Amino acid sequence: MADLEMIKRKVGKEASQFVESGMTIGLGFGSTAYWLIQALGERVKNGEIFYGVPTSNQTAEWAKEVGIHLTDFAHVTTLDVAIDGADEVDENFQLIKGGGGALLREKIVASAAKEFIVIVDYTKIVQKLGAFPLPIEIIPFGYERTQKQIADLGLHPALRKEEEVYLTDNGNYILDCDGGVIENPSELSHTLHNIPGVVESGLFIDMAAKVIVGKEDSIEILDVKK
Ligand SMILES: O=C[C@H](O)[C@H](O)[C@H](O)COP(=O)(O)O
Repeated sequence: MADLEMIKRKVGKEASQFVESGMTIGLGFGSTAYWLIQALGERVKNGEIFYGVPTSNQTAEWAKEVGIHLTDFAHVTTLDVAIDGADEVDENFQLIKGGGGALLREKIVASAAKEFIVIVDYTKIVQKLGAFPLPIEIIPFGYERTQKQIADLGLHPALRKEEEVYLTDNGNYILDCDGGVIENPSELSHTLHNIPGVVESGLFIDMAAKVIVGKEDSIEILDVKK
């Protein structure tokens, strides 16, 4: 297994220590969250029970495969904990998420949790956000105008495409915005929310309670002071 993948695996396992049998967990998406789900799956084999609210269709598949019971907001309104990866974490623990396109459900799930734990490898730690293009989920209707309004902010939005235009699990589009360093993430988050057609941005402001960082030969657990 490549080194970085090994680090992600260790971080996923480390995060699983914050989960107790019987808890309802917000299950993130991405290559790091995958390892959390695998670690919980090992405990399911030993008789522990977990209830998960998945943040993507793929997460739901992974969780089912390892025996985590899936639940949803029709049955729970508060989650014991949510654990998810991130694309960037800055010095104030603000995040960019959404590289995998799941940012909207991830934000809903994280905000429903008593504690939101972020799991990353050391390559995600930055002083200021912005080297990773900021994903913004937008409604397909009128997207050209929404994109123009975001371009007017100097954010250089590019419509995410695979073979076709990329669609989120919610049937929306993603703009990946390569606007360079984000000096004031909180202000930008507010500005974006005021644009009609923007559903959500990948800026997660003041949401993380803990950040678990995997390094070459150690793991650091950072408690975010509120
Ligand atoms: O939409 C995707 C999510 O925000 C992921 O948590 C994020 O992209 C980090 O993923 P990974 O752990 O694969 O780097």
